Amino acid sequence: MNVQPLHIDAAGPGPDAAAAAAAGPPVVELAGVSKRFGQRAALDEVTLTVRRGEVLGIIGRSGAGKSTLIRCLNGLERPDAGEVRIEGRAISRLSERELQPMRRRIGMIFQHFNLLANSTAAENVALPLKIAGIAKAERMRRAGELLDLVGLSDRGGAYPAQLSGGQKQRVGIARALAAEPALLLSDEATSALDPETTGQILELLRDINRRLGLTVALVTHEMEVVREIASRVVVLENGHVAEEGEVCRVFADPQAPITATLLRSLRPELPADLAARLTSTLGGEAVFRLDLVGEAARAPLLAELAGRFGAEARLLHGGIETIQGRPVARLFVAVRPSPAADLAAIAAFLASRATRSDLLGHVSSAS
Ligand SMILES: Nc1ncnc2c1ncn2[C@@H]1O[C@H](COP(=O)(O)OP(=O)(O)OP(=O)(O)O)[C@@H](O)[C@H]1O
Repeated sequence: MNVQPLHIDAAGPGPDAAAAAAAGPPVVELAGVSKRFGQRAALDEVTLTVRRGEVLGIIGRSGAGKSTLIRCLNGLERPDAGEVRIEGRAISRLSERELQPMRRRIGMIFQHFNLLANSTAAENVALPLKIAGIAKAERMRRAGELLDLVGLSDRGGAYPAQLSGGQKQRVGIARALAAEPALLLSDEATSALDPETTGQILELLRDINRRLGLTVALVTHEMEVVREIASRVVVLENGHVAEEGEVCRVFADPQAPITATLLRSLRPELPADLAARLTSTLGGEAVFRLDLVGEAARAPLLAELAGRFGAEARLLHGGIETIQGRPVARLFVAVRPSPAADLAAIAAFLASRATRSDLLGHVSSAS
């Protein structure tokens, strides 16, 4: 294996370069990949592409086929039909021996870190280099560089039991990067970590993605993880791709029912006491649920309702989140039309501004 020093820009190319890299050549291509276990189709004609520099999130219910998909990518599972290509090379029919060099192009991080307990952090990181036959002095030098990259330069001599969960995952990431992979696979890598440590690990992965242009495919049940670092998302349901697209688009405006269900945890709900008082009888205040994306999320909507329609409008509940740098507002708004105003006109105005606008009902007073 040809071991080059890590070349890292001091400032890094930044998000624009990352976006440009996302339009790079395919690192992974799946074409009509199917895999059955008995009667069960774990994967059903899955076709997708992951391009260089992209971070792809893979989500789905338990049993949807996420792990099978990951195992097909690293050659641990052979599809019954279809083709898997890594950097343009079809791997589905390679022998175990032919698969070895290809597997070195793929780094993997795990929920429970999978570190060797009796080896130091530096030895764990150096392990893939040892397997590749790199001399000890060189592999330990490189392990030091990698530990530096993940912010653990002073912990190389520590054993896993002496490290926190976040530090163990940093070692796992450094080890996965040791062979300079073309693709980093992450299988629930933050699921065993507390929210603060999860944030730090995601920041590290984002940083590595930007600085090294590394391509990442990550499986997670944590929708926040996808929102934080993925550029694209694939939603699996019963082994097939139910929806895929830019994270911003899919999270702001999910098309498949399964996507809306999975993302429900991110969506604010109308407070229960208010929901219980909603009726279909006109009068009082009309309660709207609105999803607003981009410019519309920042517009002075309530003031506009007052100015255009003479309506009294109040924010009941909700908030603004940032997805891939774009604001997405999910709001519940109460509108009391002035006597002259037409509620239908207000509803049409809101629909023209919102990605999604629902008139939920009416309350005599929403407060
Ligand atoms: N080796 C196997 N033998 C038999 N059935 C399997 C095997 N591996 C997976 N399956 C089945 O294939 C389907 C998809 O499983 P998979 O583990 O890929 O789903 P998943 O989305 O990763 O689920 P989870 O989120 O629970 O890990 C499930 O019905 C599972 O029971």
